[in-house]
This record gives sequence, C-alpha cells and structure tokens, in this order.
Amino acid sequence: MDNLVIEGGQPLSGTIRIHGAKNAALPILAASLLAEGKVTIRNVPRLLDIEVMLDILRDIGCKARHDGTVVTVDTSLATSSHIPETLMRKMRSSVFLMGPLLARFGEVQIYQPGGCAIGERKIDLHLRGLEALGAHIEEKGSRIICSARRLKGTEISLDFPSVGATENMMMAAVLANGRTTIVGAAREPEIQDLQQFLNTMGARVRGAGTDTIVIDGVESLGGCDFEVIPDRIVSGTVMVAAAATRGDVTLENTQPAHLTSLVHVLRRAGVQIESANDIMRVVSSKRPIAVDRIVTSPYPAFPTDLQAQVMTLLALADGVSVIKETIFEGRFKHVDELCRMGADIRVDLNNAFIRGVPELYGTTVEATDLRAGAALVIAGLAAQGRTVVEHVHHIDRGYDRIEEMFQQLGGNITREVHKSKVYS
Ligand SMILES: CC(=O)N[C@H]1[C@@H](OP(=O)(O)OP(=O)(O)OC[C@H]2O[C@@H](n3ccc(=O)[nH]c3=O)[C@H](O)[C@@H]2O)O[C@H](CO)[C@@H](O)[C@@H]1O
Ligand SMILES: C=C(OP(=O)(O)O)C(=O)O
Repeated sequence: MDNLVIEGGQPLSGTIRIHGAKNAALPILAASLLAEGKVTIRNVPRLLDIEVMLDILRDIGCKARHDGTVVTVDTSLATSSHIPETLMRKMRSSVFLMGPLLARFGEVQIYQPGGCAIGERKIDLHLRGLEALGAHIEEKGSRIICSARRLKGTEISLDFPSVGATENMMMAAVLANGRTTIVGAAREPEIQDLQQFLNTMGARVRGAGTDTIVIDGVESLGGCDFEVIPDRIVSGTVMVAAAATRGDVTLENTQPAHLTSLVHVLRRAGVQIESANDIMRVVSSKRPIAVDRIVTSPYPAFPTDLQAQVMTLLALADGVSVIKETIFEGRFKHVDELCRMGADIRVDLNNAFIRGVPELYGTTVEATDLRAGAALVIAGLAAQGRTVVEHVHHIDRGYDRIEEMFQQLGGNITREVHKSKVYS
C-alpha cells in the first residue's frame, strides 16, 4: 500500500484544472447500460472507483475503454445481469447498476455493496423504490435478486433525499411504462448531470435540481456523446488547501454555483474568494477565523464530503468552531489523526468542537476513508515538518493522483510506492 510523504509549511500557489466529477461519472457509466449503441463520455477522471465500474461493465459483457479522460462503452454485447460479489464489494457505487440492469434485462442479481467505512449506508430506499416500480425483490443474505417483466411508472416518495436512491430510480424509470414521479428527491448537481445524460440518450426526464423529478418512460435509448461536470468536492478540497496553507490558488474548469455553501464558510473564516464563469481564485494570508456552526446536510447545504477537509482548516483557526455531521454517523475518523498532529478537537455524538491551534506538526497518520485522507493531506501541507499519510488507496478512489495535483501548486508531496512482497 502506498504512502504520501509531505514536507509541509509552504503556501500553495498557482493554477490548477479540476478533473471531472467522480459522483457524476459513476452513475452515468452505469446508465450507459441503458443505451442501444455506443456511448462516449468525456471528462471522466482516472480514479480507482471508475476502474472498478469499468471492470464491472466488462464483466457483464460490455466493451469499455478509458483513453485519457474519454470513456467509450459499447453495451450491445452485454449478456449478464449478475454482478459478482467480489466486484460489488469493491465500492458503494456498484449499487447504481441495479436500476439500469433491471430496466434492460428485467432481472438483476447483486450483493450488498462495499465502500468506505463512514456509516451504515443501507440500500432500503433503493429497494423500496424499485418495488414501487413493480419489481419483485428477494434478499438471501447479502444476495439480492430483483425481477420485473417491465417496470411500471408510479409515484415514489423518498423519506430522505438519498442521492443514490434518486439516481437509481431515475435510471430504472426511463424505460418504464408510463410516468414516474420522484417526490422528496435529492437535488445535488450530479443528479442534474445524470438527467442531462439520460435526456441526451433520448429519455424524458425533468425536474432534477428540485425535489420533484418527473420521468416519462420511453421504449428505447440510443448512444450519445456527453461531458461530465467538474468535481465540486475536488474543487472544494483545493480551495480549503489553499486557505489552510495561506496560499493563492486559481482553479480552472470549476463550477462556482455548485460551491456556494463552502464559499460562505470560507468567507466567514476570512478567506478571500473571487469567481467568474468557470474560474475561482482563493487567497488567504492570515490565520483563519473560527466558524461557530457548520451543519452537513443534503445539497444545497454544506456537503458531508467536505466536512473533514474544512475541519483541518478550522483546526488552525483562531477560536472555537463547531461542526455537526448529520449524514453519516461514522464520519469523524480523521479527528484522532488530526489530534495526533496537534489539533485540539473533541467529539460528542455527531458534534465536533474544534479549538484552533496556531500550528499542526507532521507525523505518520492513516487515511481511514476517502475524504478523511484528503483532510490529512491538507493537514500535512499546512503542518510544520514531515507527514506520512498511509492507506492512500482510499484517496485514489476520488482524486486523480492527488500528489501531482498539489505538486503543480508548489506542494512538497511525493508518493512512496510499496510493491507487495513476494514470499518464496
Ligand atoms: C457516488 C456518490 O454519489 N456518493 C455520494 C452519495 O452517496 P450515497 O448516494 O450513498 O448517499 P445517500 O444520499 O444515499 O445517503 C445519505 C444518507 O441516507 C442513508 N440511506 C441512503 C440510502 C438508503 O437506501 N437508505 C439510507 O438510510 C445513508 O445511510 C446516509 O445516512 O451521496 C453522499 C451524501 O451526499 C455523498 O457523501 C457521497 O459521496
Ligand atoms: C463517500 C464518498 O463516496 P462513495 O459514496 O462513493 O463512497 C465520497 O465521495 O466522499
């Protein structure tokens, strides 16, 4: 397993182009299964989760290539709707295959998905939604078999605006008979991107970005050429890193409108931010100011996927900040590691009380999940001395070579590649 080695204390500066969004590309790749024809998807980042999704598509008979940032998928030879447990368990997003495979083959066999250990992450809303569309669902241990001759449009009401369940319902409903209305839908930008992709293939979906999505089923979908939106969480990570190192960084290929809640928090912390079109500039020369209360909630509120990174910034702030995590119960695993670097953070249930310290100090820390890992990289870049971040494979799920991204901005960060030992 690789490590990242960081010599901290240098302000980041320069310009960086933000890669495509993991959380948009993954459901879009799954949705490509709905097409009769070849699909070209651009701005697809080179990430572990994307590789796993392409491996699953290949395993069920599709042809899939990833050249640079362009993915081509030909689903005409897809023959199987059974996903092996080993592949299902490699990431949470394998669950996105359920809706499209059911719509296309009338049957799907999957297993409980894997993913980062950040909380319970049930899939009951996905299953209940498919049942409402007429699917018969059988659960045998971790194996789940869903079947339906043709799904039938209906009204689905989500108790919680789950991103994945909203996306799975949209993908299942596009080929259903009649109209489906999803009430209480998630409103994330990635859902709007999925709507755009489905409509480019010939679907009739509207309402994404609001809490009611209406899908009029069509008989078939065709191939298309589509470009994925920039990754707002990668943008946010870079912005926080610029602020934590008191740097001056310009982001290109970003979407300021997707980052409003983060911009508010950073401005309250005293960070200067300017934006125009798809460019943002983040400048900070002073110690950040504490932010009294941040609450993670579904979009457009503050995203859970930026909670850990912002906690690193506030660990260096002047004063006491409070962060409440309402989405995942296990998303404070970075706290112990930040404390090992000198942070003063106390957790009480889902509240973190962060008493800012003037400096963090480099040491060896472990990335326990994707965004916890990103937070530790930011801490390492801002800290005095040398930080080693272990278990980098978690970070590789969501950042395309994070060390190169920060090297471009002057960060002193390198990867130690560890080849597995061969025992004779
Ligand atoms: C690939 C992708 O897009 N991942 C994102 C997606 O994950 P994901 O789609 O898994 O997140 P959800 O919005 O579904 O989950 C939010 C909450 O709902 C609960 N829940 C969800 C589904 C369900 O059937 N039952 C249930 O109880 C979850 O346990 C969690 O507590 O949204 C999360 C919340 O913004 C982000 O952190 C992830 O980065
Ligand atoms: C939790 C995340 O992703 P996933 O849903 O793919 O595990 C994330 O991107 O921070």
